[in-house]
Amino acid sequence: MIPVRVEGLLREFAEAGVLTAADVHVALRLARLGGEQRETVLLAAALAVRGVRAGSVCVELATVAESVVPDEDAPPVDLVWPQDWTALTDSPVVAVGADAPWRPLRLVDGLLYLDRYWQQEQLVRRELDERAARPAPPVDLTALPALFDGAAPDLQRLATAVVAGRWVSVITGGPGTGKTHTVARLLKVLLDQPGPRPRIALAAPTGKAAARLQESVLEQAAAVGLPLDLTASTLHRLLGWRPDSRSRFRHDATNRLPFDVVVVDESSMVSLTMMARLLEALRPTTRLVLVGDPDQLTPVDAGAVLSDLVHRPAPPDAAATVPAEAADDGADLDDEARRQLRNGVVRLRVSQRYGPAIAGLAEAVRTGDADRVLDLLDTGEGLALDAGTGAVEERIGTVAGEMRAAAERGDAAECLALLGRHRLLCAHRHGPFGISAWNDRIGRLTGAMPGEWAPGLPLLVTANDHENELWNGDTGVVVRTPDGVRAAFLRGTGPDLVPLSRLSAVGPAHALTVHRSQGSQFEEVAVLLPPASSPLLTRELLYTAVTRARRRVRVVGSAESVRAAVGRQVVRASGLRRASGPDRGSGGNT
Ligand SMILES: Nc1ncnc2c1ncn2[C@@H]1O[C@H](COP(=O)(O)OP(=O)(O)OP(=O)(O)O)[C@@H](O)[C@H]1O
Repeated sequence: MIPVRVEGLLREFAEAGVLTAADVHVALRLARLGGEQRETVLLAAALAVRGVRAGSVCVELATVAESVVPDEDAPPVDLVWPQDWTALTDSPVVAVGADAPWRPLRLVDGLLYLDRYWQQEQLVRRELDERAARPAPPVDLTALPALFDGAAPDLQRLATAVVAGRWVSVITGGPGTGKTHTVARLLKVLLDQPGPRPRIALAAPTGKAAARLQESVLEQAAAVGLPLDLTASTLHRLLGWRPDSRSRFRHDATNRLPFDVVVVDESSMVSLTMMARLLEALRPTTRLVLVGDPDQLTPVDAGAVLSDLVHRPAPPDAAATVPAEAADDGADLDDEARRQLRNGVVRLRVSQRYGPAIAGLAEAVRTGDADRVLDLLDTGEGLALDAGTGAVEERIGTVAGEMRAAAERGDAAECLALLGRHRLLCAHRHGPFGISAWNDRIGRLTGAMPGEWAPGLPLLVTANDHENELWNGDTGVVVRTPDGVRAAFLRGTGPDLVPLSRLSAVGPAHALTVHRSQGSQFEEVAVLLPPASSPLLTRELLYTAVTRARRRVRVVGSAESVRAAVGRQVVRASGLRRASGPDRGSGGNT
């Protein structure tokens, strides 16, 4: 509820669905404490709060009017945005420039921050720039030919050589491009250097991603000759939970992590706050390797650090050298890839997990080529664009029928295999295009009673469950067994059966949100697009959705929705993408 006494710009922007009552409350509190009453400043403060809620670290005042997408449900109104924000420069609640003493808001280079996020961004920038400027000690790379044989240019070999020679680096690429394959070989190179064995930590933002990372590294261990005691944990666990705080950890600048190498997988999901906590807890001589796909959906919390790192200009003093052992591997790189290399970023390109049609579709989405996307959906092998839901319902019905039959037979292994066969992905949770409605609808298609946990029902774990060793995002299937109905989950190589009564946080998984599907792949994926006006329809959403498929992608929606998705990139305001310069490090203009 917007307080009754709120008037003027704040009320107008709240009624238009741009601001929530919480944004307004925080802005009013800030203003009261600082003795500020001018409504342009109050509006800017509320927009800064809103920015963080929407995932941005700050608000870019010059472009905020274009970048704000009002709530879907709000009545359409023509908002008149302030053209002049100069009131901010002499406000008692705004620190102006990088060096000004603390105030709750900070304005630097036209970006307005809640000061907490400015401090975190500065920490991340400082730590990364310092690491980028210092070359790591020379590494003996004579093992490279044995780890990556072949005469053709090999980006994995290049990545290994570049990352081995830096304190901080990024390995990016879509699903199945060999990021973990490369990390395993990098670890081998580092482990085989003379001297004491380096202490290695493997981590990921979620329990599920950490479990996957550990599994993939161990799969490679025998082939590469890695020790079998490498374990992966969540970033929270690596940094050490503290019962008294959600955002502070046992390891910090005063109690650093005892590792020589830290590898973070799925780092596109790491927020600015988490990255700041990690960087301050690392010793200056810890190699940090960030692994992930910056084109996927960004974290729920503010900041998209991986994407910022990939897109930021290289610092002027960045170590730019590619070791001689991999000099030929970069021969085919274009200018953009070479700029990224100077930032310690290597993008792997060839996926081993999907064929050329899906690879082409993913690339067309990634590069924003809507005509090509529509052409490929029309003509590409295994690709389709359907205006109606008939074909997808038929396909879902067939797979659900096979699942139900296998579940009634008690064939848990077959059920788990079928779980990877086909999945419906939605942008929304609620409404006609959301997973709730579609889970009900598919349940009815399969003949299940509403709310019934019938054999064949796919399940989604919705919170970490340490007792059953299940992670938020894990999926399983209800199966009939001689002991009664059980939930089957994949554990190691075989199914594990858990009584339904022991599960606390699970729901149906016929349909998943695209957000939820990150980190998983399916043989076939159907992507249900909402109307073009939905603010959730973005390039990152469509890219994430289509790259979940190995063999077939069916997009359900209009060509207009496809164009809207490809054309709309998630805009997350952040100063990290800008060059480090004197005006960001010391003093600043507005
Ligand atoms: N150069 C290579 N030679 C042979 N097999 C490879 C090579 N690179 C990757 N692979 C294989 O391709 C598959 C995908 O590789 P990997 O798991 O490393 O990809 P990824 O980028 O980490 O994928 P994801 O992000 O989906 O986890 C694995 O089975 C891996 O062994």
